[in-house]
Amino acid sequence: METTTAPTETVGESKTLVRGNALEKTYGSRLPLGRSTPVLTGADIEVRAGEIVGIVGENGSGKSTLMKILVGVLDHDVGTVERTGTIGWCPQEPLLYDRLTVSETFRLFGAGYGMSREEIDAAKRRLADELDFERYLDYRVDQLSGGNRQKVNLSIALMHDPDVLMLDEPYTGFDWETYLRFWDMAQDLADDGTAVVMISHLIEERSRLDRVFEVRDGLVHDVTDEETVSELRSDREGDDE
Ligand SMILES: Nc1ncnc2c1ncn2[C@@H]1O[C@H](COP(=O)(O)OP(=O)(O)OP(=O)(O)O)[C@@H](O)[C@H]1O
Repeated sequence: METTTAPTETVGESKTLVRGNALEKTYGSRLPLGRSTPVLTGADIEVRAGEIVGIVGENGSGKSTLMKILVGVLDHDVGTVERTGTIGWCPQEPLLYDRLTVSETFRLFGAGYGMSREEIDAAKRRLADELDFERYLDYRVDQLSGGNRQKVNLSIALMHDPDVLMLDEPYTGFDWETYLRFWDMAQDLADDGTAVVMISHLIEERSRLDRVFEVRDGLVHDVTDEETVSELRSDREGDDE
């Protein structure tokens, strides 16, 4: 396993910010009696500044595993990961502390990011306004609804203006207005040069994504030029007959 933070090269106009090469991951591979699950068997992916990248694939195909490896919260067995700049990660299940209020949550994570008190307060005000949760700032996390908890989860990934945003189904539980606002934010960030990587199950989102990768059979396939992933899947099923 190898990970570097060395700057990677520029591809065309856009700089590559994250690259995973020949990534392999088997869960339970180090347990003598455990059932091992090979998930990635040689996956390659690169993410460039200013693009919105979708990661799609069937349930259990390895999307979250790939994202965790790219973020750096999960070790891979084989391959390399190169990262440039800061990363914000919004995990599928909110990783928040139930007993902290929303404001305390911002302070805790902001301190972890090395932000000043003023920067934390400014980020909190901006995100609470954009995602519409100002009235819950003094609520404890365990008193929030699922949708509001997810808004805080997303905000923690965004608050330090990272160069790369890794989002694992970030809008679960969002109402329609918030969902649309989320997409406006993602587009604005990409326009400003942030790389946005998003695990998505929604075919309707296809038009919002600059590139689409499908995790399938342990590999990452660039399906950007396919009309929809469902079309791709029905083609494959046709091939199998
Ligand atoms: N901590 C773990 N220990 C053992 N196996 C795991 C672990 N995490 C995930 N797996 C297995 O790895 C495979 C891929 O899981 P992963 O969560 O990456 O899939 P996914 O594509 O994100 O799925 P979904 O669309 O359902 O969120 C699954 O078979 C899963 O059961």
